[in-house]
Formats: sequence, C-alpha cells, structure tokens
Amino acid sequence: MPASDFKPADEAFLRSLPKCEHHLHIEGALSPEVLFRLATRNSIPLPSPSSDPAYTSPTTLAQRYKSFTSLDDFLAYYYRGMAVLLHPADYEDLTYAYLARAHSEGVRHAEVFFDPQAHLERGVDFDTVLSGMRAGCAKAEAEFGTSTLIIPCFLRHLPADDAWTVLQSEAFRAAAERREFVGIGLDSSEAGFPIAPFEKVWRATKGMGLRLTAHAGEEGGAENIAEALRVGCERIDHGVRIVEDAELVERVAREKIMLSVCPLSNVALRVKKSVAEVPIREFLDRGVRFSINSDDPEYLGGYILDSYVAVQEAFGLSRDEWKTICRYAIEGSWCGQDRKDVLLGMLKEI
Ligand code: HPA
Ligand SMILES: [Zn+2]
Repeated sequence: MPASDFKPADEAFLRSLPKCEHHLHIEGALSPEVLFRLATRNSIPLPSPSSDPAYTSPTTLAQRYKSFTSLDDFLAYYYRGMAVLLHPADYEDLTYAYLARAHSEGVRHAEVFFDPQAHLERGVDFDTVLSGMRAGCAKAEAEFGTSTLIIPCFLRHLPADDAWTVLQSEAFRAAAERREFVGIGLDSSEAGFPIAPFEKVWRATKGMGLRLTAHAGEEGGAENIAEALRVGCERIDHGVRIVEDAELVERVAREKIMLSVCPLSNVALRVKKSVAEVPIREFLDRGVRFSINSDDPEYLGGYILDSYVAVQEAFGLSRDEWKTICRYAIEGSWCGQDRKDVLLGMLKEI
C-alpha cells in the first residue's frame, strides 16, 4: 500500500495494539525541555552556546537532534544530555513520564535500558539510578497496569574490565540477587568495538541467572550478530544488517531469536536512508521474529506509535501481519508466562 493510501483509521488500530517495547534507553527519553530544566535545578553547566549553538535553548537543541550524521554524533549529545540526571527523583520522573506516554500509545509491557557506567563516571551510583527507575516503574505499574523490567547495558567503547568491575560491585550483585533487573545489554559505538572481549562478563552474568542481549548489526555487520549469539545473547538489539547473511537469517528464524528493531532510529542515525529500507518485509516473509521500538525517542525521531505509523506508511501491512508482530513481541519478552498469557489475551480481543 503506498503512503497515500494510509487511512487515519489505521492509526487508531495501531494505537489499540497491546505493545511490548524492548529497546528503549531511559536516558534517550530525556526531552530538551527537561534537560534544560534539570540543568538549572541541579546546577549542571551545559556547553556554552558560543561553543555549541545547539545549547542556546530547548528549541535549538531539538533542531540539532534532527541532523545527526552517525551513531557517534548522536552519542555525544546523548552522554552530554544525561549529565543533568543526578538524584533518584530525576530518574523516577523520567521513567514515569516515559511509561505514561508509552501507555497512552498502547505499551502494556516495557523493558527499559540504562547505562550504569555513564552515570557512575559522574559520581552517580548504581543504586541511585536503579532505585529511581524502579520507583517510576512501580508508580506506572500501579496507575496503568504496565509491566516493566529493567536492563542495565554495558558500554562497548569502554574496556571490558570496566564492565567487569561494575559486575563485581556489591551494588550490582545485591540488586541482581534481589532480581531488581532482569538481564544485561551492551550498547554505545559498535564499529571497531567487538563483543568478544566481553565474553567473560557475559558468561559470569549468565551464571548469575540473568538474561543477555546486545546491540549488534546496527552500524556493524552481520558478523557482530553471529558473535553476540556465540557469547550467549538470547536476543539482538537492532540486528537489521542480519540480511547480509542468509544462513544467519535462517538460524534466528529457526531458533526464534528476536530482534528489537528501531526503524526511526535507523533513519535518524543514517543506518538506513528511509524506513522502507528497514527489512520488515523480509523479516515477515522469512519468519524472523522482531519487535518495533523507539530506541531514544526524544533524540531519534519519535515514540513507539510514531514508529508503528512509519512502518505502516512504508509497508502497508495487513492487520494480521500487525498482530503477528505483536505476538512476536509478547513471546520474545522476558516477563513470565503468566504475564505473556495476559498480553496474548489482550491481543486476541483486537
Ligand atoms: O541505538 C543505539 N546504539 C548504540 N548505543 C546506544 N545508546 C543509546 N542508543 C543507542
Ligand atoms: Zn539502542
């Protein structure tokens, strides 16, 4: 269906679908307005407008976010932006605001990433971030019934020893034992930063009974996806370059390994020229399981419903195909079977 045939009624249908979001960095839900407000409240100096005019106002910053040239160009703003987050309440408010917005767009289950090392290096400890996020999740769960899980991600541009230190820390181990997060991920710059050095971290994490995922096949090639699976990842974040390797495509379909795809992010970071180039059609035709996610909604082009609408405009999927995507997302979630059954029940009613 060409874009001009997209009916407004389809947006109501897309909104009504019971969605699971698996690829959302909470730091990427920090809007320019909140960034400026928290910078003042927490006395964190922003770059001066003479060094970077983007920091003149929230409007100019939002405008700058529309012209990222690469993952690293974005990451520079993303790491600078999150420096305004200091207190548990900052993380709680950010998490709650994201979940409220997500709920209004039909998200019924969310698995939320954060980057502990990016906070630790500024003196913000693991528990500050985690306790704030958990409070935001609890509030949203009580108010909207959204189920949530939290996934700390290690930064692949830092040495694996640094991730190992976090993994061995008392705060990480105690929270893992209390099951305050469900697994770990790996994010940040992909090209030139292979996953292999993190193998020891990944094995130890698995030994703690935690789940494993990693960003791979976003900026880097399909070989990074194969490597991520070799070290024990159960799902892949992005993974769109998997189509470069037909055997790997067959394998993930056969083994029901889910890809958490982020179409608007791919376009914003120039991984793809347009949403139409994201291999949604190939994935559906070859039985590759995937979910559709926003990644960093305040930086990279929008929230989850924007992503669903963009995919519908590009591919004109049938209602049954949308239900298949939502079923893949439910089945690929890391919540328990009881919750999955509830979500599948919601999907049946659509
Ligand atoms: O899309 C991403 N890729 C890698 N690292 C990230 N950190 C936040 N978002 C991303
Ligand atoms: Zn991401």
